[in-house]
Amino acid sequence: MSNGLNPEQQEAVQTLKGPMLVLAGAGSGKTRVVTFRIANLIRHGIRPDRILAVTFTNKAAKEMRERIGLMLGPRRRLRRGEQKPPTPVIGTFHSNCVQILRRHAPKLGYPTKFAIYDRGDQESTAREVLRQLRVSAGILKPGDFLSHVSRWKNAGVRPEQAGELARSDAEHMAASGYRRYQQAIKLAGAMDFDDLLLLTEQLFIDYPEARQEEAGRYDHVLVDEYQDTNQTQYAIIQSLAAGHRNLCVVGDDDQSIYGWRGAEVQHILNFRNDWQDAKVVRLEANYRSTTAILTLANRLIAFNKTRHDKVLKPARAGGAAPRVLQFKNDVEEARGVTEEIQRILESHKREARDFAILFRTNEQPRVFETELRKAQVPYSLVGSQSFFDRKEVRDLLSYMKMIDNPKDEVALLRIINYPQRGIGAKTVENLLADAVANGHSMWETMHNRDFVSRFPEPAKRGVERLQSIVARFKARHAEPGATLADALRDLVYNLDYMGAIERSYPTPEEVQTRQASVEEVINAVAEFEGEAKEPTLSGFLDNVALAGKEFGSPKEKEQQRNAVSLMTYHSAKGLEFPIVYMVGMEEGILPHRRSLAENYDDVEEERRLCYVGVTRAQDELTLCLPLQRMKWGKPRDTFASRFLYEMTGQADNPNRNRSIQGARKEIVNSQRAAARKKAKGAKPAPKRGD
Ligand SMILES: Nc1ncnc2c1ncn2[C@@H]1O[C@H](COP(=O)(O)OP(=O)(O)OP(=O)(O)O)[C@@H](O)[C@H]1O
Ligand SMILES: [Mg+2]
Repeated sequence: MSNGLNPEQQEAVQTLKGPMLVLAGAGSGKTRVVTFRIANLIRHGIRPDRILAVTFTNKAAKEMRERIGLMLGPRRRLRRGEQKPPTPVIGTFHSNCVQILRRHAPKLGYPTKFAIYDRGDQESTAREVLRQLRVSAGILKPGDFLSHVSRWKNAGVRPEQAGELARSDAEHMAASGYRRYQQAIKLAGAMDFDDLLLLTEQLFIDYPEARQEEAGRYDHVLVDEYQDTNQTQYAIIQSLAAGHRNLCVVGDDDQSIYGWRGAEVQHILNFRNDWQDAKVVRLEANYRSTTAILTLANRLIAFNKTRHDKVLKPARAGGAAPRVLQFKNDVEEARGVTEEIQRILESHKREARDFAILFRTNEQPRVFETELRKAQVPYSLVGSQSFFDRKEVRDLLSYMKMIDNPKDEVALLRIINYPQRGIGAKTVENLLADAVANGHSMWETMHNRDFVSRFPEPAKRGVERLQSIVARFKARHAEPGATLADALRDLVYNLDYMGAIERSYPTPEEVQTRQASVEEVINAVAEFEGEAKEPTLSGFLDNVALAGKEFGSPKEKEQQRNAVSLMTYHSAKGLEFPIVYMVGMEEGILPHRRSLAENYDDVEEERRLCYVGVTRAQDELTLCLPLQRMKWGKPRDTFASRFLYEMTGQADNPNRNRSIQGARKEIVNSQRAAARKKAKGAKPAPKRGD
């Protein structure tokens, strides 16, 4: 073994041409192969910017970029006027599609500066569409409506076809809403996340010359987490790689966890059919986890019937036996885990960043947040939208969005009268009605002097005021030497936004926190400008939209650098942590109740999720089971997850189905027995409620 690669990895890294598949289990170094291979290609003279790598998250992309940077040696400081040296293009499917669509959007009837709608924007649009159709939230919630739409989009179902496929009343309603929704966002010059992929696919089908142009940018394409590509992503990759055929994909069929979103594990299993001369590399050694942890992982995944048989062989011997801890209820679970982390932190043997608490549903982290905050343990809730949920952040982004793309009605409506400028609800209604009647955007309508002159005086002044604020932002931004952050700072000043905050909130503390958020937005812009190749307003907004849940202010990012990670199994994919807690190991949570209601395949996907969780752990793994959980304000008994029995080798336990209470004791007893046998003198774990 040289330079930290085993012979199979070496082979994959040193293959410089042709199609290749690396199919291997968790922690076997697949991502490492992708990273090393990119560095190796560059060392062999391939121009960095002719290499495209697709990762599953922005975080993974960032890590890969940093790793490659380190491997290729320190960057020289640029001389004045010197261009940044080319770097490989590393990003998610979505960020790649944005780049492509920015170059070709007009072909598809969208403005070059199309907006990207995040979840909040989508929900506003959905609410409006459902309101127009007079569908109450009792019949179809905006969130459920969007799920239907997303499912149709991912299955390639167009609005006109959706009606035929609809079965229930709610689906019929969603189908008619789908068409309006699509019209509304297109009119707003916006795309949602699904559109980014679908429109790229469509572009490639309808415009072969655009496809050629885009494919011609690269000589090498590499894809990580290939098992989770859906039909559209698959088609995009085929288009980009068909010419040069230098396509390297890596993945693990046992970690396919996006079936619910249309991912098809068949793409990885059939890779050889599409690329017949593909080299296939298998990696078997797991470098991440201890033997004890891998034993659990191997036992668990063997219960899945539809899979390719493979076993992870530990490269790291021994390790502490994973524990199963039971707690009286979910609050005690959060408290127990927090106390244990706090104790370990106080011993200075580990740092906060060494810990991850993994969960299945978005309701679970709330109690953990409360406990961690109380204990003053730094944590970061990965995937939470906390930064965006703040009103101030959304407001300022809306200003930037409507300046960038004046058609973006969701953004315009949000700030049209905030801070207050005399544009009341009636005026907004008139503007909207006229815009719809004349097929104009609202912003265009606001520039129709005849129309606006009929408004009452305060409204007229308000409209003019907003126009001049936008004009001043643009002028300021266009000044030589002025940064985007400068323009934004001026905007905040011209809006008297800080004053508006003072007038809106009663306590000084609240005013202060909210004003601090404003500063954080400006800081985020400044940080972006320092890092980006092309620090434009559109670029910043793309970055925000794509980073989505991962986006934070510089201050938050700093805090998160050394914090306990709280995250779902879905967002933990590809990551690793020395100490992992999997919490809420109960039926209905993992496996999730939705998967139990439907069919068998879904339980297999839940098992893969559990497998992803187990294989994140490097040194220590703890599985937690609260014996009760609050539901609708009442404590309810839980049932231990079937996966607990499977992992601990008790799947055939006769008590398991007869008495859940007995089964629980089994787990506790077997764990106690193991603890007694080991009796290593380590402090006993907090055990409550047994
Ligand atoms: N040959 C090797 N020698 C030493 N350590 C290695 C080797 N290969 C990989 N590792 C380490 O093992 C860990 C897992 O590697 P990596 O994340 O690339 O695995 P993976 O197959 O991508 O996992 P996952 O399926 O979870 O995405 C990392 O810490 C990596 O640095
Ligand atoms: Mg990986």
